[in-house]
Amino acid sequence: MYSNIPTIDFSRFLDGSIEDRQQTVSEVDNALKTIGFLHLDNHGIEQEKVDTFFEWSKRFFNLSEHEKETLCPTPQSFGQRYFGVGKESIRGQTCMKESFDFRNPKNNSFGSWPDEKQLPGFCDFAADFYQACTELIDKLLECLSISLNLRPEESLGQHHTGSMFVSSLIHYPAVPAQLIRSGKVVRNPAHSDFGTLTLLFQRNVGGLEIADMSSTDKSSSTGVEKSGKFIYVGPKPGSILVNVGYLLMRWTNGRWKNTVHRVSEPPHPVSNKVAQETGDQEIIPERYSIAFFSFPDEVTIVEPFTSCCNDQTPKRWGPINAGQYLLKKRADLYF
Ligand SMILES: O=C(O)CCC(=O)C(=O)O
Ligand SMILES: [Fe+2]
Repeated sequence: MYSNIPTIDFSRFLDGSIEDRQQTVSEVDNALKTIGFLHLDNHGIEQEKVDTFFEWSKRFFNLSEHEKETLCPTPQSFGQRYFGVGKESIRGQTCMKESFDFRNPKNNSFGSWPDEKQLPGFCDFAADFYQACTELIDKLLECLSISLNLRPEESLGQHHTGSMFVSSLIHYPAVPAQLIRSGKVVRNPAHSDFGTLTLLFQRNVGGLEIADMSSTDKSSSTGVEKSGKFIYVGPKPGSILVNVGYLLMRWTNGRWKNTVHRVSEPPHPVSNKVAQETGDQEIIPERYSIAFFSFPDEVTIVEPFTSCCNDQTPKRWGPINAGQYLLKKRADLYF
């Protein structure tokens, strides 16, 4: 089943009239209320930049294992890091992916980058891409703050200087379809994101699926994975997929959905070149994606906005410290 995720033309917020802006604000609100995901068109990040960064990503993952393994976690608990294929195991399933999480490349205290001799220009390009995503997040937060009727001192932008933003280059190697179908391995297991907003860039090969949260009474990733229906969200050229993280759901007192999603088999696994080399089995081709996770600054206390609480929807959560929450989630996921 294919998704019906709304597409928002964001140029109407960036450059439109007051009416256009207001209309966009309400379309965004609607999408986040009903699905928690939207496709963003005309967002201001040139397609050429995205394509070039995907090329960099390919070159990065083509480095030797040894070279990549040296980009291991720094002693800092929120530093940048490389994760090799099969290094994560979630709910008993091995994750067939490798990823490189990086923080603001302009700040060199966050961790290592590949040697400039190996990938000259990679760090500079990553900085450029990171900056473009940061600017887009700022605009989206402005749009969301209008939608929530926030007072200037409460506005989401006030809590997002970018100090905790992380981008992740992700590579899913080609894998025999049978391995995924048997449940022995998984590309990216059912989960929901934990920050504010995620920007997701998909390329060519699909496989992303989002849960239809109305198909189950469960809300945990495990529960939804067992009993929910998942809907395929193919790559949409030129669009960025935007979704709501846990902290934003909590800030909005549940108004915006923190929807469970996963990466599984695309609808048309192909018996491609790799299949000819490995025998005749069905192979799921390799897949690349890039995520940009926005998080509130470490000291932020996240508590439902009063504009999201009323007699019918009383406050559902107390205050939570964003920095502590994120560290705990990272620890649960990776160690
Ligand atoms: O690779 C993808 O398309 C999804 C990645 C994702 O959901 C995540 O890293 O949180
Ligand atoms: Fe995710």
